[in-house]
Formats: sequence, C-alpha cells, structure tokens
Amino acid sequence: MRDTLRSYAALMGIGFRAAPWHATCQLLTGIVSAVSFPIGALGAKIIVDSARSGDLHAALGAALLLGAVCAGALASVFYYVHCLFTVQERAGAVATRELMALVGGTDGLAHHESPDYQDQVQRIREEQGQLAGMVNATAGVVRVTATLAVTAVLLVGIDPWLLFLPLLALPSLWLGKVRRDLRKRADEETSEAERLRRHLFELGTSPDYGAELRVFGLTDVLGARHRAVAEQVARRRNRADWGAAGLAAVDGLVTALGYIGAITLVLLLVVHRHATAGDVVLVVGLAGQMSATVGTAVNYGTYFLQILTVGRRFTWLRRYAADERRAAGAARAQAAPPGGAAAPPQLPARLREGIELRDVHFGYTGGGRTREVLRGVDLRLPPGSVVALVGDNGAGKSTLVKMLCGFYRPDRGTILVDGTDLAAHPAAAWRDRCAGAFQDYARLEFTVRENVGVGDLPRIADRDAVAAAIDRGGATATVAALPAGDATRLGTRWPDGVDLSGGQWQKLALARGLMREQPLLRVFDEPTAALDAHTEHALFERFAAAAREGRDTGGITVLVSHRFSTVSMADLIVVLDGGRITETGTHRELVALGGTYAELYALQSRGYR
Ligand SMILES: Nc1ncnc2c1ncn2[C@@H]1O[C@H](COP(=O)(O)OP(=O)(O)OP(=O)(O)O)[C@@H](O)[C@H]1O
Repeated sequence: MRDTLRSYAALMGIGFRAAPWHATCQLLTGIVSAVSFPIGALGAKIIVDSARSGDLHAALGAALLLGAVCAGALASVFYYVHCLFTVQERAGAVATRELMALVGGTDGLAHHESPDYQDQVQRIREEQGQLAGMVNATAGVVRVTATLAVTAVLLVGIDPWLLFLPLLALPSLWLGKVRRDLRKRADEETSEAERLRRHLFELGTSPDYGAELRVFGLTDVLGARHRAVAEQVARRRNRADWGAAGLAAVDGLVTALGYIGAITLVLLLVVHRHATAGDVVLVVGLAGQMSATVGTAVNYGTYFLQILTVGRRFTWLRRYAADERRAAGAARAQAAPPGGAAAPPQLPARLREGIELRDVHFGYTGGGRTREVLRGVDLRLPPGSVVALVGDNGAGKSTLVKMLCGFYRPDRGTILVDGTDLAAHPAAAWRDRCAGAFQDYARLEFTVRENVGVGDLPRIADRDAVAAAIDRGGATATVAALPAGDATRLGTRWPDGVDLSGGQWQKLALARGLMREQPLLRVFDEPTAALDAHTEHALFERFAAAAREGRDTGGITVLVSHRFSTVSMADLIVVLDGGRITETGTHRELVALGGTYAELYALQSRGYR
C-alpha cells in the first residue's frame, strides 16, 4: 500500500511539477463539466413540472439555468482539453528526462546486466507515455465521482431505492479490473517473446546489419522466426481479449437491467402519485447518462490502475537507483581510511604511487548465478606508465579496464589509487579524472565539434581544444573533408547529416577520449579495431609519447589491443589468460621469457613479413 501511494505521489508530482497551473485547472474544470449533466437534467425536470403546473416564471428560470449550465459545460470542456494536452506534453518531457537520469545516472554498469532490471526498463520504455497520464487519470476519476455523487443525491430525492443505479458502477468497476488483470497477465507472460519479436524486427530493418543479412541470406529466416513469435504473442493476447470481451458483455447486461429497473420504478411511483412527470424526465436523463458515466468510470478506473502499475515500475527504478547510491555510499564508508575525516578523501593532483590491484576477483551475475571473470588479479600500474593488456578473446581485459574506471566494484580484493581504496572516492570524482575510448564507442549524431567536445564538457565550446583533440585522434584530414568542417552534423537521419566510415567514427571517438588533457587514468579499449595496423601503430606512438611527456601528472595510460606492433611500445605489458595474469614485463623481458607473449608476438611478426 505504501508503495502504491508512493508511486501515485511520484506520478502526480511529475504532472504538477511540469505544469502546476494547468494540472490544477484540469482537476477543477473537470468537476464543473462533470456536474453539468445531472444539473441540466434537474433543469429539465423543473421545466416539465413548472409547465404542467402553469408556473411560467419557474419554467423560464429553469430554462435560463439550463442554458447557463450548457454554456459553462462547453467552456469548461474546452479549457479542460487544453489543460489535458498541456499537462500531458510537459509531464511527458519531464518523465522522459527523469527516466534517462535514472537509467543513465547510476555510477556503475552492473544494472545493465541484470535481467530483472532490463525487464523493468523494457516495459517502462514501452509504457513511458503513461508516466505523464496520472493527472489526467485522476481528473477522470474525480469527474466520474462528482457525476455519480450529484446523480445519487438527485435520485435519493425521488426515491432511496433508485440509489442502486449509481451503485451499479461498483460491479462494473470490479469487472473492469478483472478485464485489465486478464490483459496484464497476458502481457507479462508474453513480455519475453515480445522482446524477441522486437529484436528480430530491429535486426531485419537496421542498416547496421544489412550487409550480414544479405551475405548470409538471413532475411527469410528472421521473417519466419518473427512470424512464429508474433503468432505466439497474438494467440496468448487474443485469448485474454476474448475473456475480456465476455466480461464486458456481462457488464453491459447488468447496466441495461439497471436502466430498465430504474425507469420501471419511477413509472410505478408516478402511477401511485409519489413522483411527478418531471421526475420521470429526470430519471430517464440520469439513467441514460448513467451507462455512459459507468463506461467512463470503468475506462478511467482501468487507466488509473494501469498508470499505477507503470508508476510502481518507476518507483522500483527510483528505489533501485537509490539502493545503488546507498550501496556505493556504504562501500565508500567501508573503504575510507580508519579514523579518517567525515569528508571523502581527495584524489591527488598527480599520481605518485600509481594504481594497484590486490587480489581482485569479479564475476558477472546473470540467471541467478555468478560467473567469475577475474580471479585474484595482483597488479601495479606505475605512475606515468603506458600499460598494455593482451590476451585471448574473453580473457577479461575489458572487464579489468571497466573496473579501473570504477564501473564495477570488485567482489573481493581492492583497487588502490595512490594507496587509497578507489571505493572510498565518490564515483563521479574518479570519473572526472578518467578519460578513454572503448570498443563500443557511441556514434553521437551531433555536430563533429560537439561529438568530440563532450569528452570534456566544461571545454565543449573551446574550439581550439576540440581542434587539438581532433588532431591528437588523427582525424584532422577527415574533418577537413566534411562539407562544414567541424560544424558538420553527423548521422543519416538528418537532412544535412553526413555519415562516416567505421574508421572515421572511431577516430572521432578517440579524439573524444583525448579531450581531457591531464587525466589520472586514460584507457583505450580496442578503440582502433577499424583502423589499419599502421594507422593504429602511428596513433599509439603519438599517444605514448604524449603520455610520457605528461608524466609530471603521473597519469597512467592503459591500452587494450590485439596488435603486438602497438602493444610492444608499452612500458608494461600484462598478459591475461582466463581472468588471471600469467605474464608481466616489458616487451624485451617478455620476449626473453619465451612464454605466451613471445610466441604470439613471433606469430604476428611472421604474418607481417
Ligand atoms: N556484461 C557482461 N555480462 C556477462 N558476462 C560478460 C559481460 N561482459 C563480459 N562478459 C564475460 O566476461 C568474460 C570476459 O569478457 P571481457 O569482455 O572482459 O574479455 P576481453 O578479454 O576484453 O575479450 P575481447 O578481447 O573479446 O574483447 C567473457 O567470458 C565474457 O563473456
């Protein structure tokens, strides 16, 4: 219950924060328009009764009241609709931003691997439009409640038994909830299949996979799989829809019987002179309106509950993010030096001792089990050094790089930065001192300048700094050849957008990773796979020279590459195998050792001869 209230408050908060005036007016104008119909029916009753008793003044007064009520209802409906759209639009933007902050704002990456998390995020993505709808749903429920309340008062005035008419809304609401539950269960049961269906669609239509699909002739296979999955989803959802349709028929029957019963009762009252002709008009009007009101009540009630479900997911995400923050805070507190000050330790301006990994273990958790990927890694990265990580695919190189960046916390062991546990530092403070380029670099469809400048946000508008980073990334010629130079917009979905080759995108990602000038840690996790070996070698030679020049800050450069011509220039080479370090040393030392490195180096060198 507390969760439900919290979810409700969160979603109403989004609407009221986004458009406070319009949200308030939507609720108020909703009430005005809701009571106008029963009041109008009352006006009709007074007109009929006054006409029958020959009271012209009362009849004309009631006619005037009716006209005023109609005018008020029309005006309030217009403003209600205006408020509805305004709230919906503004709240949608606020909700989307909050969602982006929740998903992208957590310190680490571990949540992206949790199936539970992915499932919630996927569903919330599909239903995100509803996050903005709570003010609308509440206004709808308030409107229906106001109509039912005024109707009940008017009916009780004729005969208390007529109260059963508005009370018929209750079974209708219950049947509506059962119908909604049927559909919800079907959606939940088909959510995995639905994800697969979307993935197949994406594979079949994305330009990224076009070449492979054609080479392997996969289009038909994907189509057949898509058909099978779509049929499975449709079968399950159809079953739920038929069940819901049956319940809707029962609901309609109950409402119709209620209508007939109310009119019969008031006619009997007239026959026994306990009611007037005007009462018949009033009951016919109210009962006729009742089925529409009950229908609206069911729709808004269902909509309300649906949004509440999305709200619970939203609250779940919020809580997840808060738990993550708390866990990071607890880890920081635990890692803080004993007897240290309450404030977190400061990162040094320059590294003196370097970075040290002590018995670091880490595993990815999925499907209820953890698979260990790093097993007792002990490693010292000296200040100002260029360190290369090598090893077979899946050896754990990228995982180690991500741990150094603070994206994952070790399951066991510690990472020390100048002797202080990395976990003791706020994640954001450490990330501000890191830079890098990764295998899965982002293709940001902004201008070239922004694409590179986001690598150091405070200097994004500094054209010289961006040009220098583009030069360091070896992308000057690429950018010069673009129609508007560094102001060229990238991406084919924009009218003036230009697409780049894989290698050109990678050079921009490299330039982005080189925007920060004096980070304590710079990582290059195979960001040059699309470049030829000579270009990669030349670029890394320049990076290494720049890193060595900047040794006064003690910054460490870690690079991952499968090309030994690049790796050989590092000050320290680390060979990883199955999550363990098997060899460390300089190129010369490792060749002399005659182990895995020497063997692989010899193999690649022969290939180049
Ligand atoms: N997000 C993840 N969730 C679960 N397992 C993962 C994840 N990322 C990597 N792994 C697994 O961890 C192991 C190490 O992966 P990692 O990417 O660190 O290797 P790598 O040495 O960088 O490989 P490559 O040279 O292919 O890039 C692999 O077996 C991989 O399947």
